[in-house]
Amino acid sequence: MADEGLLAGAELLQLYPAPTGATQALRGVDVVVRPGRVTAITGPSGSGKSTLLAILALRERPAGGELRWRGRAVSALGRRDLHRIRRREIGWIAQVPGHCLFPQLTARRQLTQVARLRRVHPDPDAALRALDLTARAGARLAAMSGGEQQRLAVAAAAVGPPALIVADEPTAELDDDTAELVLAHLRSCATAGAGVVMATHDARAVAFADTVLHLSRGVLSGTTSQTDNGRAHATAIDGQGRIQLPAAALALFPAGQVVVTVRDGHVELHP
Ligand SMILES: Nc1ncnc2c1ncn2[C@@H]1O[C@H](COP(=O)(O)OP(=O)(O)OP(=O)(O)O)[C@@H](O)[C@H]1O
Repeated sequence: MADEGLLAGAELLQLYPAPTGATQALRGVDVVVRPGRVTAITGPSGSGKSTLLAILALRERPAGGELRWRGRAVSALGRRDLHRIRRREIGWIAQVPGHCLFPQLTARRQLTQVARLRRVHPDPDAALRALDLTARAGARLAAMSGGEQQRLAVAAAAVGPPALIVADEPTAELDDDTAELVLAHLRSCATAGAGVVMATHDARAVAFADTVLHLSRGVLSGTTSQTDNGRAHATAIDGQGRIQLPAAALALFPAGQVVVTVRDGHVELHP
């Protein structure tokens, strides 16, 4: 692989057993996660977002393709190495926050416990403050609202910060103000050098990301990146020559008809 970043997947494939054979949850997905960048994975329900996240967080092994962590093939890592990387270098924010937090610990103790596992010494109160959880520092999970649990899961995943933060719908339960706190916290982790990847349906999180990967039925249908000139959209051309336009471009063709002109090595699309 040419540009490996922190984590790189090539031709990732994932299969799940289904009554009618196997579900192909991912079909040949290429992805690179870079330090300092926030990547959003978006797509309709069932398109494979959570599956791709689980593979990127090294929680699931792909059925096919290659995944490399800091240039090393993940398939060649032993159980101890994998365990160490997951514990020390990857922050995981589950779709259901309770699945990545310790139910018996208070909010503050969650953060000190994660810091101990990662062998770092950050100020837990600063993280609680950043996510507006200071008043809940002594609360256990069962006594916290869904939105508070979600913010705590973000604070815990970000302790350090680790090299990689992987988040499944980190803003789903949140109003605009708290979603902004969460996204700002994830951005501060990226600024400190972490690679951040999140699956999301949330337009606020999509607009915030540096790179957006669009999944459709297990296939990467396009990539949108923030560039100096605005947003650039790269999309795949399928075997029949079809392309998927981003929503903003599609809106320019309300009649569903397009005139295609090839001129000087460029293709122009006109309504
Ligand atoms: N453990 C599993 N066993 C069987 N099929 C699964 C399993 N996990 C996911 N799938 C199937 O794989 C496909 C992709 O699922 P995935 O959860 O990755 O999609 P998603 O884009 O995250 O969806 P959502 O937005 O609804 O969370 C779906 O068809 C789903 O039914």
